[in-house]
Amino acid sequence: MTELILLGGGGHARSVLAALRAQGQSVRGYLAPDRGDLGADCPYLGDDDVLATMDAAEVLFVNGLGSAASTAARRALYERAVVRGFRAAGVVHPRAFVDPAARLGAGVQVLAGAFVNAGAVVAENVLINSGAIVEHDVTVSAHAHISPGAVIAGGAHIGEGAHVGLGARVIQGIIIGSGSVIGAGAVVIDDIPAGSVVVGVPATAIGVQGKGPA
Ligand SMILES: CC(=O)SCCNC(=O)CCNC(=O)[C@H](O)C(C)(C)COP(=O)(O)OP(=O)(O)OC[C@H]1O[C@@H](n2cnc3c(N)ncnc32)[C@H](O)[C@@H]1OP(=O)(O)O
Repeated sequence: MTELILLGGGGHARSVLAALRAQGQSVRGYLAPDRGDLGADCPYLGDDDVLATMDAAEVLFVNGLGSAASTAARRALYERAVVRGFRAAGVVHPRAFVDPAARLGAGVQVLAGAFVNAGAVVAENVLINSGAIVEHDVTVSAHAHISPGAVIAGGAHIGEGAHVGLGARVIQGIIIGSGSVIGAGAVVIDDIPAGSVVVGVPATAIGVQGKGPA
């Protein structure tokens, strides 16, 4: 029988654990650099190196790291586990809606109140956070994060590892380049080149991801 191991012990780990509990799933425990408090039913098992002592055939991992801008750390945690032969468990909160005609890749997380409409294609390790809306025929590439309350309109494309901030809006058909950061509350009405940081209404560039001003 496979068991779930949570990677991370911070705020996102608690959110995803809440989704797992709501699904009626139990977790063997969590791995993190430091001990936190995830409750008696999810004990601290040690740091990430403990994963190497586990049998990949008996354990599925859950990515417990979120992002507030760059998604790089969240992606790196996921890829370290995959390189070691572990498979990611997907998590869909029972009070999220995922249309049967949407496709979710490995390790995708859809948290409470989120909505994924028909024809959406969501790649591995994507996080669709609380109350986000991913409309019909949207493609979300691997490792991207759609933050709480963000809305992606029909047919838009979200590039690999992009971060779409809290409450941002992306209008229909727009292409968001890989690694871009869309600021909280932005309204994106034009395609965004890879690696851009954009804010405002309409969204304009304020920098290049990891490099400051554009
Ligand atoms: C469950 C969870 O909690 S998930 C967490 C999700 N969190 C998010 O999505 C947060 C998204 N992050 C943001 O919006 C950030 O402000 C970023 C990434 C866009 C910019 O962050 P930084 O690079 O640190 O920029 P910084 O704070 O220095 O601001 C630079 C300028 O942009 C402006 N600015 C920053 N963010 C925004 C924004 N969202 N909207 C409008 N203007 C903004 C600042 O006022 C500042 O303007 P100034 O130069 O005229 O003073």
